[in-house]
Amino acid sequence: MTGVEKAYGDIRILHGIDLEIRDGEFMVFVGPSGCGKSTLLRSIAGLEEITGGTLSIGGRVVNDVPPAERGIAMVFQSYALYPHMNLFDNMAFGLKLAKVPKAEIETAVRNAAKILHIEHLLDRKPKDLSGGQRQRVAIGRAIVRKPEVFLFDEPLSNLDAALRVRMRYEFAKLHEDLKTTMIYVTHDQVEAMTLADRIVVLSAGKVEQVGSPLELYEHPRNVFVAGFIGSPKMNFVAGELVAVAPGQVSVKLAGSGVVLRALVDAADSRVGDAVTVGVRPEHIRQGGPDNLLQSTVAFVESLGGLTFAYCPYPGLEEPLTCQFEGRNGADRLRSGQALDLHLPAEALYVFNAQGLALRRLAAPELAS
Ligand SMILES: Nc1ncnc2c1ncn2[C@@H]1O[C@H](COP(=O)(O)OP(=O)(O)OP(=O)(O)O)[C@@H](O)[C@H]1O
Repeated sequence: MTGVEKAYGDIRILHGIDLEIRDGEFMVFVGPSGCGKSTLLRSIAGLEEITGGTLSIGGRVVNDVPPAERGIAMVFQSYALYPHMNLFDNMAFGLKLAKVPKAEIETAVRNAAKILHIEHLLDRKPKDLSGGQRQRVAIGRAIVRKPEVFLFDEPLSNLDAALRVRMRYEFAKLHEDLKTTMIYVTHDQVEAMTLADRIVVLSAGKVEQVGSPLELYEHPRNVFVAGFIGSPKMNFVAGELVAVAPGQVSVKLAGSGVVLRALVDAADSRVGDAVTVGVRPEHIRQGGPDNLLQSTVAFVESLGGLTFAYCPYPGLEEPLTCQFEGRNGADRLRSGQALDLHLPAEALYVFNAQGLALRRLAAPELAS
C-alpha cells in the first residue's frame, strides 16, 4: 500500500501509510489503543473506504473492489458466530452462500475442523463452547474460504491469560501449516513479538517502524518504539551530551550529574545536546567496573526465576526497573538495601531531542 489515508470528515485517522506485506508473511500491527490499527486492517478488508492512497493485494489495486472479492477472510475479536447454527453450519455458511457444491463444503469444513481440533464439536451450538473453542470456529470459518490473506483483529483479547498463551502457539502453528499471508492486529507487544515475522509499530495513524521482532528490540528507531517493544518497558533518563568521540558519547544525567558512557554513533551530535538515555531492565547489572548509579532499592518483586527491583534515582520521576535472574543472590534482594547499578555502555540507547535513536554499535556480548 502507498500513501493510505483514512479520515472521518475532518478527523484524520491514518496519515499516509506506506507498507509492503510479503506473500506468506505473518505481519503484526501493534500500537496503543486508538492508533488506527483496526482501521488499517478494516481498510485492507474493504470494510472501510480509504480516503487517499493505493491499496493492492497480490498485484491488483483493490481500492474499489468490494470486500467479498478481495480474496481475504477476516476473523473478528467478537467471533461473530451465528448463535442458532451448529458449528458445522457456522463454518459452512459462507460457502453455501457462494453455492459451493455440498461435497466440497463437507470436505472443506471437516479439514478445517481437523486442523483446529474441533472435529468432535461440529454438532454443537456456539453457546455450548468455551471461549477458545469459539475462537477456533471463527478461524475455521476463515480457513474454509481458502483466502489469499487472513486478517485477525485482536483475536485473543477475550480469552484468559493461560488460553491466550495456548492460542498464540496455535496461531503460529496455523501459519506454519497453511503458509498463507496473515495480518494480525494486537495491542499486546508480547503477542506481536512471539507471532510476527515482521511487526508494524503504529502510533497516531503513522508507521513508527517496520521490522522483525529482534530488529525492533535491538534497534528501535525512536523513543516510542523503544518504550513500546520490550517487557518490562525500557527505562528512560534525561541528560545532556558532555563528550562526543567516534563510536561513543558521554551523557551527564539530569538531577544527579552522574556521567554515563554509551557506545553509539555520535554523527550529527554535539556537546550540549539534550538527549534521553534508555536502558532495558534486563541489561542492568548489580555492580560493575563503570557506569554506576548508587541507588537504594524501593521495592522488590520476586517471581522465582526472575526478580524485579525498583530503584529510585535523583532526577527520575519513576524508579528504574531492574530485572535480575532469580539466582546469584538476586532472590535475596530487599527493599531499603543499597545497590550499585551497572549500566553497561554497550547496552545503552541514546535518543536525540527529536526522539530519534543515535545508531547503536553492534553489541555481540549482549546478543547471547
Ligand atoms: N466511524 C468513526 N468515526 C470517527 N472516528 C472513528 C470511527 N471509527 C474509529 N474512529 C477513531 O479512529 C481512531 C482509530 O481507531 P482504531 O479502532 O483503528 O484504533 P485501534 O488502534 O484499533 O485501537 P483499539 O486497540 O482501541 O481498538 C480512534 O481514535 C477512533 O476513535
